[in-house]
This record gives sequence, C-alpha cells and structure tokens, in this order.
Amino acid sequence: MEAKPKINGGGKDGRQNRSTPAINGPTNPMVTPLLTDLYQFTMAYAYWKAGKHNDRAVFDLYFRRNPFGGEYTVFAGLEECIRFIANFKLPKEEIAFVRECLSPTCEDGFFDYLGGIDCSDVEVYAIAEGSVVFPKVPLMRIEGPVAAVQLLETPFVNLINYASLVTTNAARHRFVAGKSKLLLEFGLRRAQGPDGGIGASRYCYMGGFDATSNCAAGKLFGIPLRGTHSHAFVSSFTGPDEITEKSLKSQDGSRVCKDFVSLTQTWLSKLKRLSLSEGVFGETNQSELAAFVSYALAFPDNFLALVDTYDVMRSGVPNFCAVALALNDMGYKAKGIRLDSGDLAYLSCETRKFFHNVEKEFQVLGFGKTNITASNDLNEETLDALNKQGHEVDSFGIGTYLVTCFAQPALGCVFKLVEINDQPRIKLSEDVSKVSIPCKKRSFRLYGKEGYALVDIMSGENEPPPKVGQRILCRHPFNESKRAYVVPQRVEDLMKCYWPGSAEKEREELPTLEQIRNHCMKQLEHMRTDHMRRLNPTPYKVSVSAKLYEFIHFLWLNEAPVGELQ
Ligand SMILES: Nc1ncnc2c1ncn2[C@@H]1O[C@H](COP(=O)(O)OP(=O)(O)OP(=O)(O)O)[C@@H](O)[C@H]1O
Ligand SMILES: O=P(O)(O)OC[C@H]1O[C@H](OP(=O)(O)OP(=O)(O)O)[C@H](O)[C@@H]1O
Ligand SMILES: O=C(O)c1cccnc1
Ligand SMILES: [Mg+2]
Repeated sequence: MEAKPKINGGGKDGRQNRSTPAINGPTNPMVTPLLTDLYQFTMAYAYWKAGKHNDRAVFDLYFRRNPFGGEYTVFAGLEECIRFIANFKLPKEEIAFVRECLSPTCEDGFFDYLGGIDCSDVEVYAIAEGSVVFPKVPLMRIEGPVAAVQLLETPFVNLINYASLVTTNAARHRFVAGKSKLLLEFGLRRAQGPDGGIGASRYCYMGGFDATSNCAAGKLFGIPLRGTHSHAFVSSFTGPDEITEKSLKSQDGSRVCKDFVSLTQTWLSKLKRLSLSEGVFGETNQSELAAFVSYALAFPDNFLALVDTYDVMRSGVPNFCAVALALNDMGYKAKGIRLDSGDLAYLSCETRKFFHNVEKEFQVLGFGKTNITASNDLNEETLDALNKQGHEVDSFGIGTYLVTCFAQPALGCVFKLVEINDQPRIKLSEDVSKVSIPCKKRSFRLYGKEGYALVDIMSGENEPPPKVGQRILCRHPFNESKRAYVVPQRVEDLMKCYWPGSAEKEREELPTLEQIRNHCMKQLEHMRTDHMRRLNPTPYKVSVSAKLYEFIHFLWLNEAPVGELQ
C-alpha cells in the first residue's frame, strides 16, 4: 500500500542571510537548553565565577571508531543542531529550575547571564549532512564563549550520535541488499520510544531506504509511506459468508462484477485443476481467502496480501493468485505478496515459480514479476545469507534490527576542547586512540586518479590548503612510521560554515532531506568497495599534515608529566 504525503516544509528556510534566521526549532520540542547534563551548568557557573566564561573556545565534535565493524560512517543530525542553536534561549522557568539544582551559594548575576545567552556569537562549521565520514576528523567545529559552547556539548552529541548511527546502519543494509531492491523501514513499534521512531524513519530514509510505515514521519518529513497488512487482518475473517458487499466495478468503469467472491472461487478452481498445482495445494484456507477478497474490494488498485498466516504454498500464494486473477479480469493489476516467516529464500523462489507458471498458463503478461516483499527479523546478516542462497524478494521490510541498531547501540561521538584564547589544547590518554588532536583545524578529502577518495587530512587553520597536483605528506596522527605522499587530483574542503555567529561569513543553506539523501547516495557510490565490504574492510586513511603532526607531539610532550622510576 502506497500513500503520497504532502510535504509540510520541514523547516527549510532556504535563506542564507543571518539577519533573517527563520530557522524552525528542533523537530522534537523536548530539545531545549535543559536537555543537557548537570555538569554543563555547574561548569558554566565556575567559568563565570572565574571570569572565564567569555574566553574564546574551539571544540571539535568527532567519533573515534566506525560502527558495526565497518570502515565508514554517515554523518547525520546536523540540521537539528542548527535548529537548536538558532533558537537557543533559556526561558525564565528553565533558569529558575537550574537555580534550584545548583548550590544556593551561586550568585544571582550568573542567572542573569544565563538568560542572556543566545548563541549569536557562536560559530558552527561542519561537514555536509549525509557525507561519508571517518574517525578523528571533526564532523563539527564549534567556536564561541567557552561557557555557552560548553552548554551545547550534550545536546549536540545527543543529536548527532543516534542520527549518524542509524543512518550508517541504513546505508549498510542498502549496501547488502543492492541498489535494485526496495527497502521499507518498519521499525516504529520496536524503536526506542517516539523520538527513536521518528528519528529512525527520517535517518533510514537519508541512509538509502525508500519508504517508511511511520505516518508521523511521512507528514513531518515528506518521506514516502508504504505498508501491507498484518496477520490480524487475515485471522479476523472466518469465511467468505462474511462478505456481504461483493460487487466490484472494473478499472475503466465500464463493467460491474456483481459477485467478486464467486469470480475468485472460479479462479481458485482453475488454479487447482492446473497441472502446475498438482500436489502443491488442495483446499486452501477459506477464511484467508475471505480476507484477501475483502482487501481487494477495499483496494482493487493496491491489492497485496500477507500470505504466511496459515501456509504459504498450500494456501496463501494460491489464494492470492486467485484474487489477483479475478482482479485482472476487472482490469486491475495486483501489487504483490508479503512473506513474514519461514525460509524466505526458499519461499520466495517457490512463489516466483508459481507466479511464472500462472503467467504462462493464463497468459497474464507480467504476472511472473509480481512483487514479493519479505520481512521478519531481517538484518545485514540475513540479507547477506539470502543473497548467497539466491532469492526472489523484490522488497524488504526491516524493523527491529535496523532502528534499534541492535549490532551496536551507540556511536560514541565526543566533544573535545582543542583551543582556548588561541592556545591549542590537548587531552591525553593511556589509550592513544583517545588522545585528542589539538588546534583549530581544517580538513580536506584528497581524491586520486581513479576518482576515489584516498585520504582525509587535517591541518592547522593557517596552513596553506593542499593543492591539486601538488605532492603532500600525509601522516598518521600518532604513529610515526605511518605516512604517505599524495598527489591529489581533487581536493575537497570538508568544513562549511552553518552558523556564522558574529563572523562576517555566509551561512550554508540547510538542504532538504531529499537533497541530503541524494548527497549520501552519491558519496557512498564513490567509495572504494574494499572500504565498504562487510568482512575485513580496508581502513580508510585519516591523516594530519607534517606541521600538525609535529605540533601534536610537541604539545603532547609538553603536557605529559615525566614519570620517575624508583
Ligand atoms: N533463507 C534464510 N537464510 C537465513 N536466514 C533466514 C532465511 N529465511 C529466514 N531467515 C531468518 O531466520 C529467522 C527465522 O525466524 P524464526 O526462527 O523466529 O522463525 P519464523 O520463520 O519467524 O517462524 P515462526 O512462524 O514460528 O515465528 C528470521 O530472522 C529470518 O529473517
Ligand atoms: O521483524 P522486524 O524487522 O522487526 O519487522 C517488523 C515486523 O513487525 C511486524 O510484525 P510483528 O513483529 O509485530 O509480529 P510478528 O513477529 O508476529 O509478525 C511485521 O510483520 C514484521 O515481522
Ligand atoms: O505495513 C507493513 O507490512 C508493516 C508495518 C509495520 C510493521 N510491520 C509491517
Ligand atoms: Mg516479527
């Protein structure tokens, strides 16, 4: 079943002028400045008390490891961050609550200051939403007064984490399913709450799904809506006698079939008599047939049937074909079936054979190609297994594993201070992968001769950018021996300004969901397949310039105390 929702705008203002920032607030009204960790407010107070709150800070938002054992991630959630920052304001009631939560010794002046924060002097630079991204490279750089930017940490990380994780999950499912399959997101009932459900539908679409069953997401974001019907519909019928209104007007309106139930029964008998069905089925379930007939009478243009309530090959598929052939007599083309249990490879192949036989025996052109949708706890592994076995499924309905990100529940984005008052800062760790990369940086993607991305490189903000045709040394940020020269054929400057604050810069327009999705699909198509494969994918190289490398290690040694052996 297909529905075409009206797109209600989704808050795209399409304007670039900062003086008219008509950016809607976050999709979820629960996203307010209070949706943060208490320590952001306690730190804000301590910054304020120390007279440090307006120190100019630079934070990077990035993740450390790709999810799902893969070597790529899709960046998502940026629009929501910009909507949040564009409308950032602590109302009186929220300030009163913060006052209650903090120590009674906190001075009044701080709460006046909190009420005045509006992010008009915060700058946000980011990689385009829907881009393929890699560990350690900043997805976003947030600059501004340290206390204000600190308040953005938790909501920003929250808005990016699940969005990027589920978009990546969707992209991975798309990669395994292949381009030609229709992918339907069916996860709302299993998602982590209403926001998880709405977010999943939006970001799965971004990551390459074709449609969702979630009506609210269809209305909010203009995502195509699709659906079939459930087992309850089938089992709610007890037999053909239940059907009282049996007439059906033909598709062109020229004829009326007074008893569509009888027409279907006639077709069922013909199917039974066919040599093709010898031994395949005897008596089909008549209550199932009644359900299918009723559905066809309600939606003659959109007839589809869930065929596994009783027995797929002995009842569901023959019953479907009987109704579909009766509809064909009346000028309608049946849409297809859904399989929701059993061996989906085997059943889809058997069903396809049955459809082809019907086409041949009754000369119904195209019947063999009738759509087969499959669902039932599908995930990357089961899709991969079906591919290996060979199957005849055209569309996959995927819920639980997709939207809950069952294979990995969090991406692990972090928000780290990299510079304050023009002083680069570093966070050290015993675990090298957790050492932050200091400095206000720029990042570039360098493309090779064959058009594929070769490496991402970060450099200090004032370093000259890499140039096409000019050899540049790309160094692993922490491993001295890992380095390579690259002569880029194309250089892409990854970070754009999405919120200029008080800087005299153009604000990047927020693209529509459809544009982000297209960008995402294009980016994934241009990835080298060895980075994309499921088993042992090749890591994509993330590097720093020679100068930044030297500086990281200088700062590292500078900040790390020398141990003493006794
Ligand atoms: N050919 C196949 N190869 C690999 N996995 C499959 C194949 N067909 C189905 N699956 C998966 O196997 C699992 C079967 O689920 P389960 O064992 O619950 O049986 P079921 O078909 O749902 O049966 P029931 O009707 O009893 O619920 C699902 O996750 C499904 O996606
Ligand atoms: O399997 P998922 O990937 O989560 O896809 C969504 C599932 O939701 C529906 O039924 P539900 O699971 O509610 O009931 P069922 O398992 O008894 O069919 C549908 O029939 C799918 O099986
Ligand atoms: O439309 C469907 O078939 C559907 C929707 C949600 C969950 N399972 C199936
Ligand atoms: Mg199920």
